[in-house]
Amino acid sequence: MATGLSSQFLESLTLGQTILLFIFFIVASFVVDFTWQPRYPKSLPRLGSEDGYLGTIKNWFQYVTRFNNWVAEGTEKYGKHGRAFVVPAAPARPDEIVVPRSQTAWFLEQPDRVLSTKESHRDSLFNDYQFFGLDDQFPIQTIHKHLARNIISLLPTIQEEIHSAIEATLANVTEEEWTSINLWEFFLGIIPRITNAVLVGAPLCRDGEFLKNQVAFADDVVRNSFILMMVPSIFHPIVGPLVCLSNRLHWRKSYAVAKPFIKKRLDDMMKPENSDYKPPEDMLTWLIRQAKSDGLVAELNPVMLSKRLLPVEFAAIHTTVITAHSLLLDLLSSDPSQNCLAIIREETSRVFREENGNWTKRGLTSLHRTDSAIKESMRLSNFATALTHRKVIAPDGITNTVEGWHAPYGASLMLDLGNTHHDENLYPDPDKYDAFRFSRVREDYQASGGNRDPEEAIRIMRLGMVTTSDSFLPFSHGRHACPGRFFVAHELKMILAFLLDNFELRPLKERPKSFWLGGTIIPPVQIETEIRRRKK
Ligand code: HEM
Repeated sequence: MATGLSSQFLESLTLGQTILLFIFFIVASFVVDFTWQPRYPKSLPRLGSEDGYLGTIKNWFQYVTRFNNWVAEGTEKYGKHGRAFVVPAAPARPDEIVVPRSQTAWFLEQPDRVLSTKESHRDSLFNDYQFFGLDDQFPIQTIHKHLARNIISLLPTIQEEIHSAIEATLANVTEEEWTSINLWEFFLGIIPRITNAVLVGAPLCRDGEFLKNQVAFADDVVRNSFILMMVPSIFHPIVGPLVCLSNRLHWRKSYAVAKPFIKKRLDDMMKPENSDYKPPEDMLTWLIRQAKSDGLVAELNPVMLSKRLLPVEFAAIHTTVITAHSLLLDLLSSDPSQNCLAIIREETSRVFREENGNWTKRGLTSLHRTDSAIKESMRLSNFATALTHRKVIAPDGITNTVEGWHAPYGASLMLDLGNTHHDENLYPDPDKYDAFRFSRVREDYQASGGNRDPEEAIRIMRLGMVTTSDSFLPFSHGRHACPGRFFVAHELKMILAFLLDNFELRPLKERPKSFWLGGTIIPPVQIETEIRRRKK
């Protein structure tokens, strides 16, 4: 009866009425979204159009092109004077409260039960759809606990994988002729393989089909997060599963390849008669070991283990590809008078010789100029406006003890990375790629005898790229700072060392521009450069 009535109603509609109804439905769903979002106190200054329905709708449209500018404007007007401010967000996300740098300690010292990283990831990455409803805490905690602890013993594996991955990707590059390569494709060819040497080990880390689908999965997460945050939440139960069909497909394809390897590792580690078995040290082993010691039986099967890899594959691959790509663009377009490539090559090849061709932690951490060149690129060429977000999950909200404002349950708070990295009070000449900005300070200190006050000595020691602070945020800061950063630092140094020692690269006339989509850059993926094998 009801079906009959509704079909009669639909048949009676003219085209104009159908369009009007559709528009009404869309507007109503945006209004519902607006009503669901947390309300912030009027005392907090706002960027974008005025509050209210019309202003909010205007902000949603402008979010894609203006978010980054709003944060910059707010930081200039309020953040630099120690005041928090609000910037509009995409339709399905709460507006962001940007916490000023001077309040970083207050922000980071809040317990996870008040300001949650996990819930912020869950909402902004739409974990319920994209990661099949699985919480990302088990794999994240496993990486926190095991990666840094094992990194020294993994260095030979990482070195070998870097050398063979670069050789395989540049197999057709000769000494005689310059060959054109696409830099983005180059890094996409090597980084997933190197990353997976640490996540699943060989031979799976070299399997083209496995890697292709892990990269495709990471692409799905980025694209679908953007789609879902632009679509009103009321539609998510329909749109979410539909757009995330691609995630399921790519996971299935990668699982088809990985299953026999995961199953074998699981069998080898679980059989009581195998008590002497020493599994390779990689994330797969750590997940199994952790699940066994915590008695998490549900984790100990190939399907679950393969799904547990996904959040870390996502956290590791694109972040590193974008960082390495930006680094090379910055180096290749740097001021020729800085002689960046030659200086880095001199340092890396000298230390590599001293290490007798086997990188150690000591050798890698002594590459101060190379470290500085990477850190400076991460400072200057930030790929996101912010990488530290928290969701208020305390039922009564949180009160800021410095300014007195109150943020309710569901509010989103963030630290502004982009403008901190471009603040001239922190970094003189902030828009310049000054590759040896950080190593120069260290070298000057050492040249002066290195015996000035102890605080200065500590500051100099902490200038390396893995040390996070309230003025260097690409790996975030505090207890949820990236646990992969020690690996990344070693990896990028070894890549630069091998690349510069074995190949010559033609400089670029100028730094190719990236453009911003909301709070993230779209890198210039089309850029090519010429490369030639070095005559030895
Ligand atoms: C240049 C490359 C990388 C950058 C720029 C980067 C950046 C970050 C940032 C900013 C966070 C904090 C996110 C937040 O607070 O919401 C983070 C977290 C994380 N990263 Fe990385 N990352 C990189 C590479 C890696 C790699 C290679 C791995 C693993 C092998 C990794 C594993 C993780 C994990 C597990 C977390 C979650 C930590 C937590 O929530 O406690 N990352 N990363």
